[in-house]
Amino acid sequence: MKITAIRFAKLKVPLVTPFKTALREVSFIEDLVVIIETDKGEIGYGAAASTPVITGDTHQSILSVIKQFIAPKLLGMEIENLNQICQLIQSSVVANYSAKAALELAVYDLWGKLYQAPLYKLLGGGSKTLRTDITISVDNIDKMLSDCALAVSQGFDILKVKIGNDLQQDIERVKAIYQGFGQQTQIRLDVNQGWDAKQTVFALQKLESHNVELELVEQPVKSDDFKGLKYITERVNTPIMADESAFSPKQVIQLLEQNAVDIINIKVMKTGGLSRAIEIANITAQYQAQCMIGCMLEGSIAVAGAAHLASAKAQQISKIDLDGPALGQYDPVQGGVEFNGPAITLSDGPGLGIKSIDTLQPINDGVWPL
Ligand SMILES: C[C@H](N)C(=O)N[C@@H](CCC(=O)O)C(=O)O
Ligand SMILES: [Mg+2]
Repeated sequence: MKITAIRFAKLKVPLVTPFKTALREVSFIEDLVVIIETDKGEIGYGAAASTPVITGDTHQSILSVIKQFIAPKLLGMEIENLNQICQLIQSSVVANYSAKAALELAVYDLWGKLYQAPLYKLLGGGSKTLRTDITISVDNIDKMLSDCALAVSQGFDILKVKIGNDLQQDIERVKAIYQGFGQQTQIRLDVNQGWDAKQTVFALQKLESHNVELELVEQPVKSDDFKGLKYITERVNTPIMADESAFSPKQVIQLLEQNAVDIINIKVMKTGGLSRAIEIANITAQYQAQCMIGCMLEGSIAVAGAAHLASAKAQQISKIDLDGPALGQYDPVQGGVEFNGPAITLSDGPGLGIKSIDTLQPINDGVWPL
């Protein structure tokens, strides 16, 4: 099965409630969809989110880097040579991880179609069902409490609470949420780089002294502040997780060698797709560190790839933050992974299992080669 062409489209889904973090605020999931065509008539789906404040990638940059640097190398490649294709994708240009992720996802989808097996089975097999947390956006306390109440009524039992835009208010937000929901749910915090190391130690010691028990705190400080992460990890009991600090296998090795964090958050938009996400999961196993599989604010095409990986690598990936599709008002993708509240159900269709996608908006001049 040979690659013959690549097409591009956009997919936009309104959110139930605006997604607000210390880094950005958005009201839609907007994905660039990559469709790889083959000589056997099979097509593979991949997608990338634009998260410029985290990855530096925009839809425009993803599109042009694929067309200019990566796609020319893929034409005519045999899908059965999966590792060689991933190596080509990774080496064709530095960084640009979201572009690489979208392409790798479509190639892995085709690999499953070639062998007529769902991806999680080809990756080693695992459970068809997973459970995700849900993100509570940073906002005033009343809004955050009502978002928590809605999430709990929908069956979510792990809340990923976004904070990081005001230290004192953040402490009050977490105390209020813990008081209201700490008995029924596990609470994880994501600061999205909003504090510095000393502020983090102050806030977490304060919360610990109020008996607030947190499952973990994600990326409290700037992404390049490995020393800050280590300073925090040495001083608090709450487990610390790297997100924006952990893109590459090398960074993960550095973080774990330095005992800078307890947990690694793997996301395909940071690793450049599944091949390096698998590498990172294997590295964390060597260090007996836990990992989470996460997502950007992205729809169910890309998150499907992460879900198949989470199933197959369940021994390493013990925490799941794959709530992107659940934050949208609807899922335009049929036949792939099903996202229903906290429940994620993998399909046994080949590859990612996607049958069709509604409301795809083709991009003008969005075919390569033209
Ligand atoms: C959506 C997911 N739960 C999440 O919070 N992901 C990111 C932020 C993604 C974005 O800004 O699109 C994270 O920081 O963990
Ligand atoms: Mg995060």
